Amino acid sequence: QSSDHQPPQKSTPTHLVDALNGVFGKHPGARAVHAKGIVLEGTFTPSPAASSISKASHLQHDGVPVTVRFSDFAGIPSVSDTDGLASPRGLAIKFHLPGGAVTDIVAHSFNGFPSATTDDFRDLLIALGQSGPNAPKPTPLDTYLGSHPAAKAFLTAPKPAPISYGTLPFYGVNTFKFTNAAGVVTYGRYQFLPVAGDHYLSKADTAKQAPDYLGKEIGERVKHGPVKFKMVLQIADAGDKLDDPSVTWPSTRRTVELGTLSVNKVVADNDAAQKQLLFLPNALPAGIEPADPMIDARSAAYPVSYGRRQ
Ligand code: HEM
Repeated sequence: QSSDHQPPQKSTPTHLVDALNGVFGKHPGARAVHAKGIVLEGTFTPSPAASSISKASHLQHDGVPVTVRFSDFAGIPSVSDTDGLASPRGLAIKFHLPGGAVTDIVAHSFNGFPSATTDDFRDLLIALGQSGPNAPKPTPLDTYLGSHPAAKAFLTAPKPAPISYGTLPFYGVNTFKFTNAAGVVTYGRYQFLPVAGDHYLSKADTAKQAPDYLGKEIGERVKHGPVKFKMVLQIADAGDKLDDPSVTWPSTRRTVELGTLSVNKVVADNDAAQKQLLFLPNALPAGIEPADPMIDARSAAYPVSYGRRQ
């Protein structure tokens, strides 16, 4: 594995949230991105192999309560689930640890990220915000994409609408460092693989769906039994860059199953739950640490958005 030193980050958490507002507009009470979502509850059960990866407490004991939020991508609370801006979808998980502590994972449904670094991501957001339908050609976005192939690949990749939030894989994208009780270190990226399999809608069937079909669908689905995901760790190979989420690791990398996430029930007062929830990618117990500086940068920006939506 390699972790070359990046230049110090220039963009502040406020810059980043302002840049997101520049793309999606300001919507009082809403998240700056992933504004539309639904909160559910469930449990996480670690696999026997999980303790060989990390000593983190939620990876040792059965029946960890979790709060989960599924979301559409855009920072637009009224976005239709059928709109292109609804992808990638989000999966945020809060594990409730013994003694009242929590740890979070914030993942999305694309195995990659448009930008190598936080500053690159802000540049992309600014270019997007300046490239509306009336912008002269070439737009700032055209120029940006010309020199950033990973961003172009991310924006142009097909992202079909899923049948369900429960038939879509999610990816943690940023790399974490895991340490087990014997001090053995593993670097890896999370994947959440739906036990029901990956299932998408055709374009024609997507167009027939109601704007809120995903929230209604998951509410119905959990009434018939838990919606399950295998939580898997994709392990870095020697030479894999740990601090560049724009580079997707090959699917041939070794994986270890860390456990099963079971989503059971929609939370009753969903608006209140969504407002109160703040997920932080660097809220971590002993045994897990960030291996990519974007993780701390994200965790500084999310509270700025949280503060603005209260
Ligand atoms: C520098 C890079 C990033 C920045 C600046 C950023 C910024 C933000 C902000 C400001 C929020 C709203 C937080 C709130 O109001 O609670 C948010 C939410 C979210 N972000 Fe990011 N993000 C970044 C990278 C990522 C990556 C790599 C992923 C996927 C792996 C991701 C997935 C999500 C999801 C799923 C949510 C919704 C969380 C929820 O349900 O509350 N973000 N992001």
